[in-house]
Amino acid sequence: MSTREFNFDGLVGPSHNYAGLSFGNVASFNNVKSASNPKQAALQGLAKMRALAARGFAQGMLPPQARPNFRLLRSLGFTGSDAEVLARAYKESPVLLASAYSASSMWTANAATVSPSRDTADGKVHFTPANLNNKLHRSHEHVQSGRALRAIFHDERHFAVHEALPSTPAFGDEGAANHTRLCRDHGADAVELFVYGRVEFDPAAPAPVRYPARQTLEASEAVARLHGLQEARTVYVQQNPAVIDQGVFHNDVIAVGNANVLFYHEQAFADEQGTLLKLRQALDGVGAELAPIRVATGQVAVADAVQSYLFNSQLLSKPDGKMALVIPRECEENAAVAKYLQGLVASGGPVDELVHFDLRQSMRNGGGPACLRLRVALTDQEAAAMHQGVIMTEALYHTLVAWVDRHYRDQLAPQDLADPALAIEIAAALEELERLLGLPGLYDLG
Ligand SMILES: N=C(N)NCCC[C@H](NC(=O)CCC(=O)O)C(=O)O
Repeated sequence: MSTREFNFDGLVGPSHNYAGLSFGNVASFNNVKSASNPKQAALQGLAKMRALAARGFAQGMLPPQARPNFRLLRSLGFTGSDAEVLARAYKESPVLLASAYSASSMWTANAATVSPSRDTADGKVHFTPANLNNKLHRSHEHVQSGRALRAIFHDERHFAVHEALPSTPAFGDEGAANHTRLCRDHGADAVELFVYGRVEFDPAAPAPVRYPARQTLEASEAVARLHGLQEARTVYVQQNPAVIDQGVFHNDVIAVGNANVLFYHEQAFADEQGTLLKLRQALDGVGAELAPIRVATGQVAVADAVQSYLFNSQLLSKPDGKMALVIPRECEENAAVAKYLQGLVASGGPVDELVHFDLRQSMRNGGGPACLRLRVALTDQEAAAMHQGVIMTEALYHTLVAWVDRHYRDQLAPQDLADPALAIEIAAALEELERLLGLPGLYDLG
């Protein structure tokens, strides 16, 4: 039985906008209150999904969430008709309105942590939706993320979708953005690597001082327990607090792994040598050998990595055994990064191809190629058991492009969030999307 890694990209929702909601995420802060183009954002994301599917990579999509979240607004004391709720929220607290309107669920690397069936005690694929409790605008995603995952991975013989961890600082969980699976190949025994930013119950543990560490060790350990992972095949390491303070708000902004390759910046981890040693030992236990690709500060400075999103790339295994690196355009525009990448593909190492995409709309909110996708390794049997309507095909691509063209605006400025027509347009779009994807009841629109 073969196993393939599916990448489930988030379809960008119709309310994509720049609200500067993510303190510690440099791009989000820099682009605050500029006008966005939701239509272009969705089409850029779809173009990536289509191109990778056409290349033969297993590609799925996760639908956007219903926005604005009226339940959130009403729970914060905004009352009356929907139009009144929007008007009052805009007048009294535009930031709360933007939080209820955020399309941030597009970054599906933060939707959940996923452990393939090969790794888990009960032989099921386990998902834990991330509580994302560090940011208000993301803290309400997990309800619909869980609902969507349960709709797609509905067969309980194969899949287990947990509740998110308790939404309290001790269990700050950002999902797969801080999680990597290392192995010989996707179907083989593997080591799951969890990278945390701080430790709640150890005041002596290092922590960043300027920007928040979103992921805790306690959350990572809880996810590993829920998934029934083996201790010897689970590695926890700390992210370097100094890089969090330079804008590396998730580990996937400074490192990415695939199969036995770990592509990382020398400053990524609090203890680089300790991290490599732990990984080597654990991988030895599953008959695999770590192949690190280390990028030195002299080659690419942390600031260039943050600006270009070099490490927020997707490393994809090709049938010939080599790997392609899926990068955003910004990598080609940054001189140091472009030079590094030329050397990387010429080096004779595992990466022999660069595939670049224009993802500027998402990038301006700090979301690159790897943020936009959730990896789910599935056996053929599991792949057949999931809902098939979200697998990217040429037909689905064209259906979704036409749907985006029908429903999305090509400009959204901060004041547009107060327009009651926008909420009505989005509700109509999502009602149609449920039908197009064959997922009735996907949204709790009541
Ligand atoms: N690295 C990964 N895996 N994901 C990137 C998430 C970007 C997201 N940006 C935002 O939420 C900005 C929204 C705004 O400001 O409007 C975040 O900071 O959580």
